[in-house]
Amino acid sequence: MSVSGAIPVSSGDAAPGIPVIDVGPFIRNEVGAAGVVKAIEAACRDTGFFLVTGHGVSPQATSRLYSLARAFFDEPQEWKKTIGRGNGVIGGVSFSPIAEEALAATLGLKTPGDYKESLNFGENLPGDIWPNKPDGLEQAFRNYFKEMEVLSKHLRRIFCQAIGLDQDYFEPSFENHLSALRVINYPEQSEAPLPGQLRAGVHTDYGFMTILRSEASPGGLQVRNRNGEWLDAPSIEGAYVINIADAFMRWTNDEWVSTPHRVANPPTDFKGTARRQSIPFFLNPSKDTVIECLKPFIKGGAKYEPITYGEYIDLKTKQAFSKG
Ligand SMILES: O=C(O)CCC(=O)C(=O)O
Ligand SMILES: [Fe+2]
Repeated sequence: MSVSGAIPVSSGDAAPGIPVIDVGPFIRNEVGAAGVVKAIEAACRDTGFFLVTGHGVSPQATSRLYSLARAFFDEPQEWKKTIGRGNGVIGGVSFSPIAEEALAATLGLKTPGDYKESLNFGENLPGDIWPNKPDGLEQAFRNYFKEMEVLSKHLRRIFCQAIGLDQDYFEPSFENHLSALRVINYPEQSEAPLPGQLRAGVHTDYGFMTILRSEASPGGLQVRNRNGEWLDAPSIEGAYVINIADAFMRWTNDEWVSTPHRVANPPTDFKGTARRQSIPFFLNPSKDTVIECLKPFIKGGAKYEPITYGEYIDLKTKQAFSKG
């Protein structure tokens, strides 16, 4: 609910620069919609991170995915590892075991693998056949994916209004979008992590934007601001954390920022449960989408050549693996 005309923002206690924004007035086309657009534009130019409430995402779809994924992670490792990287089933699933991925490698840093495991799905991405347990897992992924498509469309429209583009400017780019939905389990750390090992190493996200359902726990998401300080991202029940990713930063001629972030380990002296589960939805355009400086950002000249999203991802992957 917003007070008419007021900018629906509260800065939150934990992190100046990561505002909490009620997008309800924009979605319902009410008084206050312009304030939502202004607040989001300011956050995207500042840290590239903000939280949204009033988003309309079904709490049932979220909690169902959360609990079925948790039941999957509770199964034995040997069985989980049989759910492979994929045999090319479009819309299949893939499991990534603990320490398989080191996100900091994408910034050219050498670290041990991240202390996490994950389950991954995309409607247009290849995976493996779905396991037969827990019952309803595939449907829960598909339902939540749909919820994310709806919210991301509202957010794209907010971006268009902020930038001065037609409200459906980006829609053709999302017809066969390569978005990925991931549930991550950060287990208890009963043994100390290796030197340099984090729950998730420092990185930026590659695509357009990320919508994250996070869980408050010791050892959570941290965001590096322009001064190089690490801010704890606030975790608010029912709110989603949104961040701008690299391809969109390039689209805006670097005016909107894709900011480095990481997931910290729980403090070593922490007693009690520090297990954490998060659900990022990585919104990516289709492979053939051309990323070319948007007109309103050209002013003094475009910094980058046009490139398709497919080529851009190949380039990023090469850069990440040639530095390390
Ligand atoms: O789990 C989180 O809070 C964030 C994870 C993340 O940044 C990522 O997987 O790209
Ligand atoms: Fe990330």
